[in-house]
Amino acid sequence: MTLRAALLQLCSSDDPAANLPNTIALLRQAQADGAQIALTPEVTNCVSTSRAGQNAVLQTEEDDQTLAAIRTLAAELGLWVLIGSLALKTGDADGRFANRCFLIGPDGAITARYDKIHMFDVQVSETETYHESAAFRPGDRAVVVDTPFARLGLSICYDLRFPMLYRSLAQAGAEVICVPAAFSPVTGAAHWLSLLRARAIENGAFVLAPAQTGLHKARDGRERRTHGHGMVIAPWGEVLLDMGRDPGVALVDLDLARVQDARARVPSLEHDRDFLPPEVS
Ligand SMILES: O=C(O)CNC(=O)[C@H](CS)NC(=O)CCC(=O)C(=O)O
Repeated sequence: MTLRAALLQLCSSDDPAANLPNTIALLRQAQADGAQIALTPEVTNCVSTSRAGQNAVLQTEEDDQTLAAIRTLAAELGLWVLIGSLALKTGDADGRFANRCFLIGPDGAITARYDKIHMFDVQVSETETYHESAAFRPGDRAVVVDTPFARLGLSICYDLRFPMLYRSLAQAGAEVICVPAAFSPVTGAAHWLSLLRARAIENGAFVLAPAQTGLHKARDGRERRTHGHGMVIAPWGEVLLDMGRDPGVALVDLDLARVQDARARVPSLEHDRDFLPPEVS
């Protein structure tokens, strides 16, 4: 079975209302080009540089206009849409947001939700520090979801560095793994492609990784850059798509039989064994 998937590469600002028309236009283009599913990057609605900026514009899941508009559009187009993530208010006492991925069915229904588990609290360089857990509360539940074409495994961005999450998705039957991202330029150049290929190869799964790209200007005048290079990797490790640095939409045809082929050639998923923790000697 062949699946035609579209990746959206975005340069989202910190104003969800300003970002939405472009996202809608690219989703329409994806469907016009024959896509059955379209995937958007992490924080599709808002790439922000400050919690104050987020507080001013973010909504709860119930009130979020990006989610409502994409659900309506998915139903109109009969298109599956993976919203890589939305930054959403939660009503938690500490005021932290959720970094939440949604799979929207072709009837507009929310088919699955996933909250990013691993928070990017990292000093990337002398001048570049991220403290995601100050603004976002982590999730604690891995998610796979069945569609008519494949079982999907959900993850977000920094999760990519935790191979045991992907092992659990693959062992739960995931054949296509989604890694929507807003990778930093420094770590993107050094690690992004290698980590994506490793996750595909070690699990014999397609990896679909739509990305934020470019220079994101915030209303407070601050800026943030992301790596771009939305990617699709085949289960044997080949790069099927690299979107480079420009925003836009790209399509790829996935031959889903390649999952079984890769896993038959190297059945490492069947060779997992329980073992004791390391003995220090
Ligand atoms: O803050 C937001 O608006 C949404 N969250 C993100 O963009 C997060 C935290 S700053 N980015 C990453 O996880 C990049 C991971 C990365 O670059 C790596 O693993 O090297």
